[in-house]
Amino acid sequence: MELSIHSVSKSYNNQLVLDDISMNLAPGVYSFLGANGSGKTTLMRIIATVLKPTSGSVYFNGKDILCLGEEYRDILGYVPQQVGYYPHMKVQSFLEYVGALKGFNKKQSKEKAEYWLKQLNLFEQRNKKIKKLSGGMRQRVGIAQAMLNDPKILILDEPTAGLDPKERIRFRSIIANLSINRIVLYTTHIASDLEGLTDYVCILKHGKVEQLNRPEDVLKTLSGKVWDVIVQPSELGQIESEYRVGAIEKTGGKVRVRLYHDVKPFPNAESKTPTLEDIYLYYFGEMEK
Ligand SMILES: Nc1ncnc2c1ncn2[C@@H]1O[C@H](COP(=O)(O)OP(=O)(O)OP(=O)(O)O)[C@@H](O)[C@H]1O
Repeated sequence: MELSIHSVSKSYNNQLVLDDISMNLAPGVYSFLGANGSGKTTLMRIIATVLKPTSGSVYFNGKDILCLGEEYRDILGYVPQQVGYYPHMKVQSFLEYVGALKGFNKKQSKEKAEYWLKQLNLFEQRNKKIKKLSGGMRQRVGIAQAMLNDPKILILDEPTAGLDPKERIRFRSIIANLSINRIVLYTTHIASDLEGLTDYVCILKHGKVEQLNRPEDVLKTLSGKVWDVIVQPSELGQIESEYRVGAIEKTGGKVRVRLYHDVKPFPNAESKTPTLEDIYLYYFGEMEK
C-alpha cells in the first residue's frame, strides 16, 4: 500500500501555499509539524480530495486519487480541523447517520457505531448530545466517524488542539492502536505530540518540506547545535538579537537560555541533546514571535 504525493503545489489567489511537495507514504504514522499557516491543512485537504491541487497529483497504489472517486472514499477516513458535528444529535445516532452516508445498512451502521464507541471509550456517552461532550470526547467522536469504514488512510487535522494533557496521552495510545496496517497522517504544531508515537516527522515550512525523516534522524540534524547558557537577565536582549533562542528559564537571579548555534557560542555554554521541542523552536521559533 502506498500513497504517493507527486509535485503538489497549491495557490490561493496567486499566493503559493504548497510548493512542489513530493513524498511516498507507506503504512505508519506520519506527523506533519508546522507553524500556523505553513500549509498543513491545505495538504491534508488535498489528500482527502476536498481540495484540488493547482498542479501535481496524489496517487494511491499508482492511481490518481481524483480518478478513484468512490473507491478512494471507501478507504479514506478524515477528521477535519474544528468540525461542528451536529451538536444537537446524540453520539450514537450521529455515528449511525454517518454509517448510512458511508453506504452501510441500518444493522451494519449500528454494529459499527457500537464497535467504535467501545474502542474509543465513548460507549457511556452514546446517548449524550454532542454539544454536551468535552473537547477530548468530541475529538474521539471525530475519530469514530472516520473509522466506521475501517479506512486504510486516516487523516487527522490538528487532532490534539484543545485537549488537556491527559486527553493528549489518551489520544496517543488511540493512534498507536489504529496505526497498524494503515497510513495515518496527522498535523500538529505541538512537538510533544510526536513523542513516542510517530514513525516519520514531516516538517513543513512556508509550504515546503524541510525534512521527512524518522524522529531520531530529525533529532540528529540538530546534534551539536543545541546549547544552554546561564546569563544575567540584562544580557538576554543581546543574545536574542544575535542567536536563535529557544526556551528561557529563570534560575536563581539569572536566566538559563537554550540557543541553537553551529559552534559553541560562549565558553561556559553547555552542549545539550536535542529534543523534539528544540526541533520545533529551531525551525519555527522566529515565526511564533
Ligand atoms: N480558502 C483559502 N483561501 C485563501 N487562503 C487560504 C485558504 N485556506 C488557507 N489559506 C491560506 O493558506 C495558508 C496555509 O493555510 P493552512 O490552513 O493550510 O495552514 P496550516 O499549516 O494548516 O495552519 P494552521 O495550523 O493555522 O491550521 C495560510 O496563509 C492561509 O491563510
